[in-house]
Amino acid sequence: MKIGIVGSGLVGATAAYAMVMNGIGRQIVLVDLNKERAQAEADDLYHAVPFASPLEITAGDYEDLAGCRVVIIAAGVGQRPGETRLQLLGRNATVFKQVVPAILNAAPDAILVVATNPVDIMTHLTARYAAQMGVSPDRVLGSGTMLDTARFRALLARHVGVDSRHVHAYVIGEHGDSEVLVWSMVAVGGVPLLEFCNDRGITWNDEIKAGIENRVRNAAYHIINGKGATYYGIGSALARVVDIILHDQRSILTICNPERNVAGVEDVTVAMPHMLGGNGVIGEHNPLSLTDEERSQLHHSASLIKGLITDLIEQEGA
Ligand SMILES: NC(=O)C1=CN([C@@H]2O[C@H](COP(=O)(O)OP(=O)(O)OC[C@H]3O[C@@H](n4cnc5c(N)ncnc54)[C@H](O)[C@@H]3O)[C@@H](O)[C@H]2O)C=CC1
Ligand SMILES: CC(=O)C(=O)O
Repeated sequence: MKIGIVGSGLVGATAAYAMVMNGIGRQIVLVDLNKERAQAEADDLYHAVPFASPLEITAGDYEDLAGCRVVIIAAGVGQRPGETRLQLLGRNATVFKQVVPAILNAAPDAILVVATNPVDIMTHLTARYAAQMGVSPDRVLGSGTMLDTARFRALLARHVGVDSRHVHAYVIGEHGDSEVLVWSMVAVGGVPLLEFCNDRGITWNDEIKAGIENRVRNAAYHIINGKGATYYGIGSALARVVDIILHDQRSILTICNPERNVAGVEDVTVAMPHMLGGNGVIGEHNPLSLTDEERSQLHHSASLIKGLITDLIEQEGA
């Protein structure tokens, strides 16, 4: 199977690396405005192949995306230290106006997976441009809060001393400052978090909870301050999304996709738990039994994103 990656900077190249190391796909094509960078990344990645799985990796142009089953979009700018994801909107929206039609002209049957920030709004825009070319919204998704959900599960897992694959927890809403950690649904091996901690004599209190929440919500700021960018977590998440699509795995992930209604906000794109399979997003998001407070936080998050989407569409005059 052929996979395209448009924007082969840190995120795009790391997603490719995760695919190489996990043997996902058969052919990867890297496209970037900076052709020299794309070629260098393709060459460097290809030298990892003998240590991993047989895969072809090349740099190319949009026409080389023909036949791709999935195209990841990680083109555009990232945050500088102190910047929020939402501050990237204007710059990255301009990039997407050109990139999305170019991808779909070359690969009209591809599923598009957006990583560029602010990812909820970039996914909404992608779905909008794709719809203008006759592509169903099911075939457009963003990484949403997959990374935040992974951060949440990893930190909870460390605290309770359990494999993170057996800690179930969701972060929903904006992939950004207003995201919602769904504490009421956290479970370890099917047992509610508090019950699990009580049974095992694990300390749990408001201070620990606040510490985990802070480290999830502000992870990107800390990492960007320390090393300029985040890419291992998101690269792994993107490779996982591609694997799910290639193998029609029907996995449930906190991805973002255009929604009819999220906590009373209509026609918006924010992350919710969705089933993902070989043809893209399957049906509507899973209904969650949120507390009143969580629902109100989700309403706030979705309203914020909806407001920015509305402004952007008005500016475009579309
Ligand atoms: N969704 C998530 O959870 C995460 C999203 N990101 C986002 O991913 C995006 C990429 O981040 P990095 O890879 O660190 O940035 P980067 O600067 O390393 O790479 C971006 C690449 O996009 C290319 N590019 C720019 N305009 C283009 C165009 N018109 N056509 C094709 N390529 C173009 C650049 O040449 C560059 O190689 C950023 O918006 C960042 O905020 C980063 C981490 C997590
Ligand atoms: C940069 C970003 O969006 C993140 O690491 O969460």
